[in-house]
Amino acid sequence: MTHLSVNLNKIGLLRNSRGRDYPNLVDMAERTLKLGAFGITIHPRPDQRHATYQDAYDLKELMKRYPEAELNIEGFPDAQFLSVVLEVEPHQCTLVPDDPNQLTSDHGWNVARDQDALRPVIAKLKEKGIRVVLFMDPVAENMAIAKEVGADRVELYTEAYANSYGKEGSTDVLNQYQEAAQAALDAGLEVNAGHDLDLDNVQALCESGRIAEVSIGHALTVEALNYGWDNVVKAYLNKLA
Ligand SMILES: CC(=O)[C@@H](O)[C@H](O)COP(=O)(O)O
Ligand SMILES: NCC(=O)COP(=O)(O)O
Repeated sequence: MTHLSVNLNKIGLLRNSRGRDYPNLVDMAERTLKLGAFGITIHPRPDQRHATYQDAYDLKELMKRYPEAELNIEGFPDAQFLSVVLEVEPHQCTLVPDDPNQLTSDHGWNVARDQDALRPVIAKLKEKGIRVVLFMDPVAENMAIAKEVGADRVELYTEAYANSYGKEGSTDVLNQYQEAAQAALDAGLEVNAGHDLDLDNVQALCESGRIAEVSIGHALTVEALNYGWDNVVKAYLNKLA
C-alpha cells in the first residue's frame, strides 16, 4: 500500500486570490484527513503565492488532533524556510531545489554538486527528528549519494512519467522509475513520488510496492472540480490500497 499525502497548495492559491480565509486551508486539511488520507503536504514558496509559512504553523496544531497522520513540508532550504520548518517540526521535510521565480518544481537535486550545502541542512533537520526527503530525478546512479549525504528518503520527480503515461514508450519510462526506486531501496532509502500524478497514472507507478508515499495536489484539485473533493480523495485511496 502507498500512503497518500494531499498537497493543499492550490487550496492556498484559491484562498489567497480574494485576500480572505475562504476556503480555509486547515478545514480542507481536516476534511481530507477524516476521509482517510495519510497526510497533508504544503510547499510554501518565498513569495507565498499559495501555501504560506503561517499555514505550516496552523497545520501543526491540527496534526496534534490526528496523531496517526503526517505533515510534510516541501521547499527550498533558504533561511526563512528552514527557520519555519525547525520551529514547526513536521514529520517530514522534502527539500526541493527550486528557484524562487520558478512557476513550479521542474527538476531534482544535483546532489554531487550540492552535497556540501545539503549535508548540514539535512543534519540540522534530522537533529529535530524530522524525516528528510530529497526531491530527485529518476536516475538510479544518483541514489547512493542521496543516502550518503544523510537523506532518509528520496521523492522521485514524476512529471516525465506523467507526460509519458498512455503513450508509446511509456513502459520504458515506467521501468526507469522502477529502477531508480529499486536503486534507492538498495541504498537504504525509502521512496516517495510526486508531481503531476493523477487518478489515471498513479496506480501503475505504485503497484510495484516500492513507493512508500505519493504527494498529490494539482491534478487532485482539478479532478475535484469535476467529481467532488470527497469522491476524488476516496478514489485515490482505493487506487493506492
Ligand atoms: C515538489 C513538487 O513537485 C510539488 O510538490 C510542488 O509543491 C508543486 O508546487 P506548485 O503547487 O507550486 O506547482
Ligand atoms: N511533491 C509533489 C506534490 O506535493 C504535489 O505535486 P502536484 O500533484 O501538485 O503536481
